[in-house]
Amino acid sequence: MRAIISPAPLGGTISAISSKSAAHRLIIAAALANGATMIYLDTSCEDIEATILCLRSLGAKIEETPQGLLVHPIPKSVSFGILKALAGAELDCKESGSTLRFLLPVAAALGADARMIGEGRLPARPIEPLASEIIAAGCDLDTTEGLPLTMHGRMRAGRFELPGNISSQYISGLLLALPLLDGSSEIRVSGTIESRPYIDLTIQTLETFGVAVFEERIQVDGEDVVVFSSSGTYRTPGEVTVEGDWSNAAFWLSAAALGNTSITVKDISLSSVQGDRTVLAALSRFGARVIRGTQRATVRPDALHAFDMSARDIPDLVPILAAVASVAQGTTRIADCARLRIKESDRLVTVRDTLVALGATIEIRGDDLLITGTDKLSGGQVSAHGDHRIAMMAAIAASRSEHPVIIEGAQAVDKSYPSFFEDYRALGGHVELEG
Ligand SMILES: O=C(O)C1=C[C@@H](OP(=O)(O)O)[C@@H](O)[C@H](O)C1
Ligand SMILES: C=C(OP(=O)(O)O)C(=O)O
Repeated sequence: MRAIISPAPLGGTISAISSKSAAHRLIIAAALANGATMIYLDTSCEDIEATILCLRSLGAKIEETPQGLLVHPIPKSVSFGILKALAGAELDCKESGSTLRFLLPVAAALGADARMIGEGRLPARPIEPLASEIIAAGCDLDTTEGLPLTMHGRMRAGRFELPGNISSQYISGLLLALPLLDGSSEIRVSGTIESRPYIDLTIQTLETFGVAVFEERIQVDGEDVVVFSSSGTYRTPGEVTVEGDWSNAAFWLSAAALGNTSITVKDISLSSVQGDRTVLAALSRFGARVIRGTQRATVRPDALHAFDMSARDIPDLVPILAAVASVAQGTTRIADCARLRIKESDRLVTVRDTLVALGATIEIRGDDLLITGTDKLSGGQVSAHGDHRIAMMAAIAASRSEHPVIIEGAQAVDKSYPSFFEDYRALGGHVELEG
């Protein structure tokens, strides 16, 4: 699909869609609980659908209702491989890194006899050393081809060791698996933990389902190591609501900073543990005016100026903050972007190439992006590179461009935000979709 977006300011009020990150975790926890859970969910997307389909393959019954999802857990008799019901289960993770990295350890802890597949860039995204840790714990994983991978046998409890700087999804996945194991386990994480707020979101989900998580700092060979452990098994809270998504709300809030009209995102928690809530602090540092309300945030445009930031805990904000930086006076440095290379595209390169094609000045230096602001972007034709956040970034950049922005492969938005272009129009944007 091609999106042709004519320059027009965006303004008004929009509801946040349901958080993709929160939804993955809550649906998985519900599928592992001791009874049914009603999950109130306003919106879905391809990634959430992938998690739902995989859990159904593992034996969960997930009913879609007008209010969300009624999740009946994976039957216990099935879940520990006592029945052969899981033999040959196929888990199609589509393009969702979260689905793969969360369900790999969960399925291994269930003793599923399964095959995991994926598409797009997912097969090229890393699963090591998570996979090796699962193999060392007794599960027979064949990862010779990356994806598809096959698994047999059940993972044992014990000590798992992971680095903190490849993907927090490894740690989240193991944390989700721990309550399923017989005996006590710990996860030792060495080095700097990146994307830490996503681990906190996992811990919050576990606590909602009755699992307590403990964290301790120890020294091993003179190095700091964080040790996570947990106690308790999944118990349904009965019902739970998926909160609003800050990663996607960030596109609208940033559009206000880029434009000349204010935008309010409502139905969003200002006290969420989602790290991407710091988009408000970042926009404020750029010079935009930020008004925090109850379950809503408003951004008003003002003169924008550069500042330096780290992407360590907010990788998904980088594309849209780079777009804001491209019209902020001075040079903005976004540091610690290494992990952006292993997302749906090499986002360090695709952020640069896409914004440069639209008239921005950007350079990659090591793992940092250096962006020198200009008053207005030119517009132009770009590819989404199969990456939803690149497509949305380019669409928002159109609101500060002289000429239209044409996005090839604009259907990439379906990965996290299928109604993105509808919402774009609702805020006054001019979008034509072709093909
Ligand atoms: O746990 C999660 O929900 C996510 C963690 C982050 O990945 P990394 O931990 O690999 O940076 C983030 O980029 C991704 O979109 C969602
Ligand atoms: C990287 C993302 O998701 P995932 O890792 O789950 O594919 C994302 O949503 O930007």
